[in-house]
Amino acid sequence: MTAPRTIYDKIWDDHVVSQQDDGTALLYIDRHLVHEVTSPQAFEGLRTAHRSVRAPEKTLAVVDHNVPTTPDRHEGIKNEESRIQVEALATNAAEFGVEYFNESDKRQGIVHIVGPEQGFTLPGTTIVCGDSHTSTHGAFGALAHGIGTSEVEHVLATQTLIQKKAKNMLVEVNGELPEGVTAKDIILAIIGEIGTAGGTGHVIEFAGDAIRALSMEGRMTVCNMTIEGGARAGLIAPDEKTFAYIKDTPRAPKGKAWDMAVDYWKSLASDEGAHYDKIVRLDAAALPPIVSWGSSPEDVISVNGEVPNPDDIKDEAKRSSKWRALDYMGLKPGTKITDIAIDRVFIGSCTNGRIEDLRAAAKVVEGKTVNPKVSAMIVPGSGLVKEQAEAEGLDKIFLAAGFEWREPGCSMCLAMNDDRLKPGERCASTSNRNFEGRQGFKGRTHLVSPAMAAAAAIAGHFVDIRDWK
Ligand SMILES: CC(C)[C@H](C(=O)O)[C@@H](O)C(=O)O
Ligand code: SF4
Repeated sequence: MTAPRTIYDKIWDDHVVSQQDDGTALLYIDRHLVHEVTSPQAFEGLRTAHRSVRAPEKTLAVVDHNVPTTPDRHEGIKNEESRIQVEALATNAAEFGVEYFNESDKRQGIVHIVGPEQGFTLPGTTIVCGDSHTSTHGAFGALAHGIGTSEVEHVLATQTLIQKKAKNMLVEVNGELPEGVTAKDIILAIIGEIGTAGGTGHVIEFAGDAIRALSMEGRMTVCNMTIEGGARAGLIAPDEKTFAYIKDTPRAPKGKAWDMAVDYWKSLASDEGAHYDKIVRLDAAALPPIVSWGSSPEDVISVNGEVPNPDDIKDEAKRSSKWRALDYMGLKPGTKITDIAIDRVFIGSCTNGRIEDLRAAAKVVEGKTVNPKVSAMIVPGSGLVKEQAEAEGLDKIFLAAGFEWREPGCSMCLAMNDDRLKPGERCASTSNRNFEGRQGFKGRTHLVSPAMAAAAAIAGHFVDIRDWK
């Protein structure tokens, strides 16, 4: 009998093309997502070497980071740098025969939202993209991780990737999430617990009944931020929810192929007794809504907590870095989180830009008005999310409350397009990174769930969503 294996072991074993004695392996790649930021040099490399894309049908390109999100973008992109990058992807996709969703295509959106919507993301596959949040796709039980531009070129040319196997880590979350506490709070709490280096060298499998209870979209939120915990990828074993989500998506297997695929997908769950190098457990029932206070995703605290005092940290380097974070954030130890006033609200990104996120936000703001001191925007993660939201009338709710309703893209998740914070502005954001300058030079980011961001927009400061009426 073979030794019990984790889902990571199984997907790995099924994709090794060849293996060296030092553990270096050549891995077959089933799916390659491409966006405009990390692909130009890769295509250029192919062109110079007179190589073609080996498997165009396993490659999908979409623009997301640079595209403006204002309605006038269909008249052309004004920012020259953005326009050049977007045009380069269009040209490269056409020249190399890769399917491409441009900014006027309703299937366009953030690459990690588009993959699952199209059924491009499937359980048991290896998925790469020149983007760190490729970990999102692990929610489907796919081995999905970000790669660098030279690797993008390698995958385009050969459909393989050189990798060394990571260790197995298990994060088990049990218990029932309290009302108002979400997948976003689970992953922020995990990163708070393990730190941004806690997953280094590992692939994290998320398990436990709290993970099972999450929708596919919630699972994507959790896997999305695995990378902020330092892990190479996040994985969740596929189940009936996974199959139901994928079924009938444009690229999902059909007919007999579907039945065969489901049989295989069911075999992927980790075996009883499989070995994990590291195990972390978390009680979902004890989780509050969480707010980040610093400049790292590990700087998190309960919404009814206070800004911590770095002097309580023993390690000197850490202490001074947390003081620096507070200085950057313009915060003082002991300040109640609910006393922190905000200037901007951003609801969107590949972490929380899906339909359920928008529904959660709409439920909070319905019939209310955005605080006059706050400027708030909703950026659907894809054209299909936008279309669905409009069919449900969510856009009307947001517009009536005073939110801006934008076109899909990465938007203010990172300051690569026109959506950005001004120096000193403080933002409640549903995105995944709060590094210095992430949302704009000297901008201050607080990471929260969509409902928490929506409530902050109305109140003008953070509020405990559990008390919201
Ligand atoms: C621009 C891109 C390479 C980057 C990433 O790798 O994640 C971006 O998506 C981000 O979220 O910081
Ligand atoms: S939405 Fe943000 S995190 Fe996601 S791919 Fe775009 S920039 Fe990266």
